[in-house]
Amino acid sequence: MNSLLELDGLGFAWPGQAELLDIPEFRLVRGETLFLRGPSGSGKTTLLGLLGGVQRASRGRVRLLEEDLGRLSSGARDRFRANHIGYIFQQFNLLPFLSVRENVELPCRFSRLRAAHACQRHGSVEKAAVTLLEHLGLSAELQGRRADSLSIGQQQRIAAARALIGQPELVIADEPTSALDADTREAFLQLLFGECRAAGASLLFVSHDQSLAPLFDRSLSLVELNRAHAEDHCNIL
Ligand SMILES: Nc1ncnc2c1ncn2[C@@H]1O[C@H](COP(=O)(O)OP(=O)(O)OP(=O)(O)O)[C@@H](O)[C@H]1O
Repeated sequence: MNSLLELDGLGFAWPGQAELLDIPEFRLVRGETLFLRGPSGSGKTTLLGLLGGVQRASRGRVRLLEEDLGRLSSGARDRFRANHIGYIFQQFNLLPFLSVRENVELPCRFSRLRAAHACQRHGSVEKAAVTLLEHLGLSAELQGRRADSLSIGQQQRIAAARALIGQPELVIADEPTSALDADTREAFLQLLFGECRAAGASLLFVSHDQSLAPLFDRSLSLVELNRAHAEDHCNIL
């Protein structure tokens, strides 16, 4: 099996707190869409931070694209993350004073590799942003507007385009649909799946909304994956 991401014997505790995560093994295959569910406070966002090397594991190993993140310096981890992971955050984290298109181009300012991929495929970073935004249903008129002048659903699609530009191998989405109604959520996911497929990216999508799970290749429960505090989590299940 062609793994993109591998966790082995991962342990993590926030300073002064009991161990939050104890994950013996986890694999994400290249091109796969995975739904990871878990109740509030179960450690989903913390896990995503570990996968991208924002936090360091207390023990065990996180390997992305066969690189052991724990062995990289913090600067090298930041570069590696910028090159290989696209993020869609719950609150989208768009820069309000930039235009829609400038927001989408941002990752290519932090990653030469992603800028090079965008240029190879589309001729320029700007054309890559325009193409992605068009695929996600954002017209040329909207692309020039300030990001904060758009609706929540539109901002979510901008955040998706920003995560996808320059073809990162992994797209991580942290509850990006919680503000949307059910129909809009599903339409957004279908767009996201299509763009991930076109770019060959794997998608790790985290949410507590279990109704979305059947849309993904695979669905996992963090509570089942995680051996830490198993007795506490059993009460929630
Ligand atoms: N920066 C931090 N410093 C200390 N403790 C933290 C920090 N971030 C999270 N925690 C703790 O880790 C636990 C898990 O939090 P986390 O945000 O990972 O859960 P979650 O499953 O993403 O929750 P939600 O669905 O509500 O976003 C919580 O008890 C929280 O208080």
